[in-house]
Amino acid sequence: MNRAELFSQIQKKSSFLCVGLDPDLAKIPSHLKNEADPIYSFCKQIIEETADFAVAYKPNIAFFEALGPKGWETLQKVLECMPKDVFSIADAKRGDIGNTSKLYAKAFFESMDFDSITVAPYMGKDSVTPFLEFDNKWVILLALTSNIGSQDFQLIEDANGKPLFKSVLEKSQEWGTPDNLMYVVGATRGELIGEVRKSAPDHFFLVPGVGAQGGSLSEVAKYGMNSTCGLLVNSSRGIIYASTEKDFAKVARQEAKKLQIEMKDLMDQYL
Ligand SMILES: O=C(O)c1cc(=O)[nH]c(=O)n1[C@@H]1O[C@H](COP(=O)(O)O)[C@@H](O)[C@H]1O
Repeated sequence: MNRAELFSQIQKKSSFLCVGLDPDLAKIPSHLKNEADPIYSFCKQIIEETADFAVAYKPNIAFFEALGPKGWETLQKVLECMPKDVFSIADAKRGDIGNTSKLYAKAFFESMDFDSITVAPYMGKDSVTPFLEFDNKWVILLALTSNIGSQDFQLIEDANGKPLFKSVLEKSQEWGTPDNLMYVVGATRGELIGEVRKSAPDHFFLVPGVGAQGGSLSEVAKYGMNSTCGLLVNSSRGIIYASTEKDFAKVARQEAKKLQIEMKDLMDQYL
């Protein structure tokens, strides 16, 4: 999916919601556990019920890898049951020396047909660029993450007072463009999202951290929205585990709808 198509989906659905698929066998409703593939059944129902309100889905690969070889088959089935007009994100946080990154890219862009993958910038140019060599595929580079540990490295300032996350933003714009590179920016970072926006005015941001981690959607929009929205805001647990009973998918739908309504208001205000 290219940038114009993504923006068109955002306009069509009046939504910039990404539903995070972090399916944990210990947390899914117990009635699903007798099914042949409980995680698939869980994700499929979540996708079916939220598709009216979501423009993207982000399976977190850890939750599938943890299931062993079968988890990869489940991931593939989950990817295939997503509607064709949504943006798919493999949240794999990969990145290694060049020839290894190339194979990670093939795994997620060719063996599986994800639109995008999350990538860690720490190993630099040759670890990131192999992911950028695929048509209509995207790298989503970790810039300023939502977790507490983000301050350990990302906020460290160089001799000129520039924090490391800004160097990541500046340097990586030599490798990719707003048409194949997005950034992860945590919703818990409030005003700092505005700093990231200054360094990357045209790029899309994947913004996790609303819902369970307490980030504010209105602050994200206030500081992060650009003229083509420029935001995909993720909520995982706040949607998929809003109910752990038989009505889980319907309740997930309600939660997704609540976020979409809020997003529509914010788009009306800032777009
Ligand atoms: O890359 C990510 O998606 C990510 C980056 C980040 O800074 N913070 C973050 O929470 N995430 C992911 O986003 C999801 C957030 O889940 P919830 O907190 O349940 O909404 C998880 O899959 C995290 O791995």
